Amino acid sequence: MSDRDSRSLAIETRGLTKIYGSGNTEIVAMKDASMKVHRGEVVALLGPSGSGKSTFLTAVGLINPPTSGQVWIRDQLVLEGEISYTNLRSFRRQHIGFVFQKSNLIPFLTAIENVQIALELNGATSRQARRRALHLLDELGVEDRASNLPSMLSGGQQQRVAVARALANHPSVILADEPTAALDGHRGRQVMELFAKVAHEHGTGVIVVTHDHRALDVFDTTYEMEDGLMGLSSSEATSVT
Ligand SMILES: Nc1ncnc2c1ncn2[C@@H]1O[C@H](COP(=O)(O)OP(=O)(O)OP(=O)(O)O)[C@@H](O)[C@H]1O
Repeated sequence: MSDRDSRSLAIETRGLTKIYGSGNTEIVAMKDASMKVHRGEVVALLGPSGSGKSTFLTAVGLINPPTSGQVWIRDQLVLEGEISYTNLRSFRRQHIGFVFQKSNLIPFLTAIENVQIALELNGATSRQARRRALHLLDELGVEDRASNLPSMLSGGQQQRVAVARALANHPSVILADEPTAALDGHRGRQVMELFAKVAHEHGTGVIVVTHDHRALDVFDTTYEMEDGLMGLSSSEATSVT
């Protein structure tokens, strides 16, 4: 058994298929997509526009259930087709952190308040939340921006706060959809490196959907989607065999 196999799984999908519409308008957006992400592993998901990446990410994120197939998070079967085995909303809040293309920070809350609110919604007292939020902002190198509104932060700083918010509740999984699309190459790379650091240090499984091929060396594993089909990227497949 390789090192990779012996680590416990953060996420596993088995045979995810998503069909939109029916009859003449039927679109098979994702077909039999299977992926394993171990704790501490950071995975890139590449693919051309319309290949099914968002469909996959929203299924794993328990936002848009698949038509068939299973989503496992930390050894727990959470979704099987449209059947859910848990309260998805609270499970999502506890186990999954999201980072989007734009940071989606709440514009009228400061950086620290944006992180705190995720903690308070999950039951932390305001004091506990403030302490953890400060710790995370410090870890992500934006502690000095804690009392700034998002509009006063650069794009890269906003994404750092968004990563802090995603990490707030110790999620098993972080899902990021084109998190560097609005950043230049250098800042984009820094954010990708941050995901790798976070995955390795927190034992979180991270999936990053990206079109950005410049920072692929940062990832442990790279998958590609095309026409709804997913597989290890050709260079990975070669190195595995
Ligand atoms: N709600 C929907 N209803 C019908 N078809 C949809 C819906 N959402 C996505 N699709 C179709 O499913 C396919 C996959 O779309 P998806 O958004 O998952 O691709 P993507 O790889 O994320 O694309 P992009 O990189 O442009 O975001 C596309 O053909 C798209 O038109």
